[in-house]
Amino acid sequence: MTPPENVRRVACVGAGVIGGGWVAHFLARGYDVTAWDPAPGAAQKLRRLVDAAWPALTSLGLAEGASADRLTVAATLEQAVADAEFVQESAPEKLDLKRDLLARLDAATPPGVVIASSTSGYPMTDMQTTAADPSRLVVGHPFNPPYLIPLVEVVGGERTDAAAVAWAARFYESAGKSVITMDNEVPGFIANRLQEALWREALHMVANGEATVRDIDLSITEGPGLRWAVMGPMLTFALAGGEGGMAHMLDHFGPSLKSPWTRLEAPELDTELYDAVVTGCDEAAGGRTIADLVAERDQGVIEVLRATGRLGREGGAR
Ligand SMILES: NC(=O)C1=CN([C@@H]2O[C@H](COP(=O)(O)OP(=O)(O)OC[C@H]3O[C@@H](n4cnc5c(N)ncnc54)[C@H](O)[C@@H]3O)[C@@H](O)[C@H]2O)C=CC1
Ligand SMILES: C[N+](C)(C)CC(=O)CC(=O)[O-]
Repeated sequence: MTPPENVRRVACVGAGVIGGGWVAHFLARGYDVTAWDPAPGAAQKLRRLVDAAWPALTSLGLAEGASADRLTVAATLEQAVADAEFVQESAPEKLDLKRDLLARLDAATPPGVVIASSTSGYPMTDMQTTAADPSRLVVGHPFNPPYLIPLVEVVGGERTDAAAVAWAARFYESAGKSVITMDNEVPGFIANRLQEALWREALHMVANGEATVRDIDLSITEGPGLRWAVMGPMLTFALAGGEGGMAHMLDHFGPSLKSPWTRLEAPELDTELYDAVVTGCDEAAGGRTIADLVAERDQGVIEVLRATGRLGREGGAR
């Protein structure tokens, strides 16, 4: 196996929204990228996507030697992966298609090379059923667009070798991503499980005439979304407890978990969950006081406002 930090050649199979985004990301990080997509006109579409992303990637800073010219569009899947040191699969979210494609990729890719799927939620255990060597198949779930959003969720299936999961996590990190590695297959992984809960509630509200689509979007972009770009939902709510932090927040608002705000079942806030959340927030704070976190959050929110064009010349929010 090539050490993850030494990988130079990456294959991207499926070059739509996400596969194309991965291509742009890997090119910007200085890799040679070979792509394959069976759709007519896919090569031109991919080059348009890379061209559109390149100015943003250039302004963020390209890796040494990075060039959009280091993209090769292969005529066949087999040619795309023949010399690959890592493969990212981003084909449509259909279980049978993923199963067949991963088996085909496994047959064509040099032994020992890790193959990752961009799936948004299929457990790898369900996708690796027909591959001859399922041990190198992992999930590497990105966020749209993969060339700007850092997170990748990495998890294996029951028949994946733990070494392949660890290798993939190190590879993504060396390719400039932020990685969460999961020991167990959680349906929807972590971020999509959270997004799905929000999404389900949003659809309930639209369907019931309780909120418009605009209300839903504004409720996030002008509200919690600004904080979430700086601090996750745990530390954000720890600050809702004032100087008492998460412990006071849970004492004060914990009972509202049982209120009918959500259509989802509330978890039992037992001592174990209570302690895990409080301790987790303390650990995440890493020695920063509540006042430090408030200052950090506020500064971050101001920068997000500026970055998203919502700050006037005088510095006030529009
Ligand atoms: N769109 C999104 O926001 C996100 C999507 N994903 C995941 O990424 C994967 C791709 O999704 P999108 O890019 O959104 O879909 P898409 O529809 O934009 O692109 C899929 C591409 O796969 C190609 N394709 C069709 N059959 C194929 C085959 N047999 N082998 C290889 N390629 C084939 C299509 O021609 C198309 O270009 C899915 O697994 C999806 O769940 C993950 C994160 C976010
Ligand atoms: C809509 N989606 C489920 C495909 C979204 C994702 O999987 C991740 C993202 O980009 O939000």
